[in-house]
Amino acid sequence: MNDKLIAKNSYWVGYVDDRKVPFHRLTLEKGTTYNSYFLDTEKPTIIDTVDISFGRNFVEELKDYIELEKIQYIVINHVEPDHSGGLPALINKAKQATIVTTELGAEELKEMYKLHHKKFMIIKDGDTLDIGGKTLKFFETPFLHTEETMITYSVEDKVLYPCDIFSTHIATDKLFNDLAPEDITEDFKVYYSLIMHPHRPYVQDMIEKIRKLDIDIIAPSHGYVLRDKPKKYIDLYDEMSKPNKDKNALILFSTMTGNTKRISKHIAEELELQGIKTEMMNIKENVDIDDVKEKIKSSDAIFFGSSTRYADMVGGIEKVLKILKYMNLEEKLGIAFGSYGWSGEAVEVIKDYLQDTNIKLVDSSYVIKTTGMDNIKFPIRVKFNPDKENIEEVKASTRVIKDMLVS
Ligand SMILES: Cc1cc2nc3c(=O)[nH]c(=O)nc-3n(C[C@H](O)[C@H](O)[C@H](O)COP(=O)(O)O)c2cc1C
Repeated sequence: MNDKLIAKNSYWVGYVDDRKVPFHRLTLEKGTTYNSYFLDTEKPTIIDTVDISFGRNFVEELKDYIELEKIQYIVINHVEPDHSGGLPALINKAKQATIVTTELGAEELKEMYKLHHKKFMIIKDGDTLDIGGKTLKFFETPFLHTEETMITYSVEDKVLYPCDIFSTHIATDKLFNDLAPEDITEDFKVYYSLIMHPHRPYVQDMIEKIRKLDIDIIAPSHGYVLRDKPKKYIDLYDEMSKPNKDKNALILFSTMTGNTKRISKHIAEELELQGIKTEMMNIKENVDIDDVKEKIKSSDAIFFGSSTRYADMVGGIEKVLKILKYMNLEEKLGIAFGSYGWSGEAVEVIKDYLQDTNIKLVDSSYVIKTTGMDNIKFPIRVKFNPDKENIEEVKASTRVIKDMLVS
């Protein structure tokens, strides 16, 4: 038991998975661990659990540490089943326990494991919980790496339990980073790029919150507990998630009555607000193609907009779209948008043109695959003149582009 002690009365009670683990369209060649922690205080508390496949095993092993009925709190920092998967088996035995999580976390757990009748404590950013001998402080860390996520800080021990954040995928029973047989920095960085980097603006928000804490140990949910130089790992996240400035956007649009121009203005405003230099061009029939070509070459994100007129595009935008497949647009983002009345074919045709080039076409599928967000709409389609709600949606979509640009 003592070799699992990570701080006073705080034990690692996780599971070492030394298979080649399938995970997020990858195979984790070095396996992984699912780190759960038991805080043996007056109100015994579990922080996160293990993968759903090992839930029963987890509960059995936990009996060596505590009579399960005595557990008072189960903190779920992150709902994904590789961390919350032991919850159904655990809560079945720990009958009086309260599940401590964010509002969205509670909603998702109830649905996922049919826990509607269980006790929940909803956490807001900065809330604390006295577990009798230790104080836990919670911070919401949305999108690290899914929307409901939070992290837990044990105040007296100076231990941060950040779940997926600061993890590494390595199966190890050595527990601490200073006992690792080789330097883990590369594995740590690979994990960051795969799981956290798509959400880097949120990484910066998280760092701002934890910089104020005095942290001796970082106890994440995969891989080693970082007791040797924890600050080094925070600095690495900081460095890797810093915005890359000096990006340009170009908005090319064709319009009949100005509605698509209005959408363009909202996109431009939002991009400028986020520090991205943006140019708007109304593409008429007599467009100077060479001029547009040069502008495309020097832009990092290009928005192509048109309203729909008799199921087709308007103005000169098609002339621009036709030259794209002869250009190298490999590192650029392409976004289709436009106003329409009832069917909006123009936006779809723009999308078809972009698909025929090597530009990174930002559609809903691309956004889900790169960020995990399923509530952001691409292409940007607005019925007639954009109203307040449309403007908000346009701005939310634009912010996603900004996040992609500042990588
Ligand atoms: C002559 C004409 C034809 C139109 N045809 C279509 C159409 O086929 N499908 C559609 O969704 N909207 C159609 N619309 C609606 C426009 O796309 C809509 O009014 C849009 O807001 C115009 O945007 P704009 O001001 O940027 O041109 C048509 C409008 C006009 C005036």
